[in-house]
Amino acid sequence: MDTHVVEHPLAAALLTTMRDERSDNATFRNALRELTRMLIYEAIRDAPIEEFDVQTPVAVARGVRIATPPLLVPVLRAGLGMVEQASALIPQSRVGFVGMARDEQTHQPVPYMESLPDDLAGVPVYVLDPMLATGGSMKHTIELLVARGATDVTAVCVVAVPEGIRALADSGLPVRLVAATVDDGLNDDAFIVPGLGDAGDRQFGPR
Ligand SMILES: O=P(O)(O)OC[C@H]1O[C@H](OP(=O)(O)OP(=O)(O)O)[C@H](O)[C@@H]1O
Ligand SMILES: O=c1cc[nH]c(=O)[nH]1
Ligand SMILES: [Mg+2]
Repeated sequence: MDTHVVEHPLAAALLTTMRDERSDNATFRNALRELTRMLIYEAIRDAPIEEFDVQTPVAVARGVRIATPPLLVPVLRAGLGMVEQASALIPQSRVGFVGMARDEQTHQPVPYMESLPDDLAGVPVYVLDPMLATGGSMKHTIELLVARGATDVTAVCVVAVPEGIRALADSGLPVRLVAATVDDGLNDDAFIVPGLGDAGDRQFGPR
């Protein structure tokens, strides 16, 4: 699977703020918003563009736009903190929603919400979720997208681990990954080490 880790000192500094247990909910959300801009910059770097003429106050210039704006899919709750900045950067993008929460014992995703366009043939999709742990939540989300015809999915995450990357690669699903870091691995509770804790709780408080 194509995996791109964003190497940039500003991204690393924002990630540090998110990792720091002293960062309160608002500080964590702000850092996630800013870091999302950098992840999206990288995710869309090689997207096909189309050119068109634009009239400046002086002359005609060649302009560009993204040929096929992606569908953005935040995975609730934690992915909600990424969607505002992603859609600000790509204003033509549409937004779909998937909600799921891991079962604390089994670590399996339990879906509770789904609001997606019926037909995703030819539409690039960016799934927004800060955490790729076991990969179960991301796999379930991508399966929903593929069932609607998606063939070009980008997982946009802050923290990934080798276990989750392997799960996505082994799934054979049409996905690439853009992340800010690949951490060491999972602990016995399937939390990422060193990670940043529960990305939903750290934005919005405990469920
Ligand atoms: O790779 P996995 O092992 O599936 O874990 C990752 C999932 O866990 C977190 O969500 P959580 O279930 O905590 O829900 P929340 O966003 O509501 O807190 C995170 O935002 C991912 O969706
Ligand atoms: O470390 C983890 C693992 C899954 N979900 C989180 O929010 N954090
Ligand atoms: Mg959570």
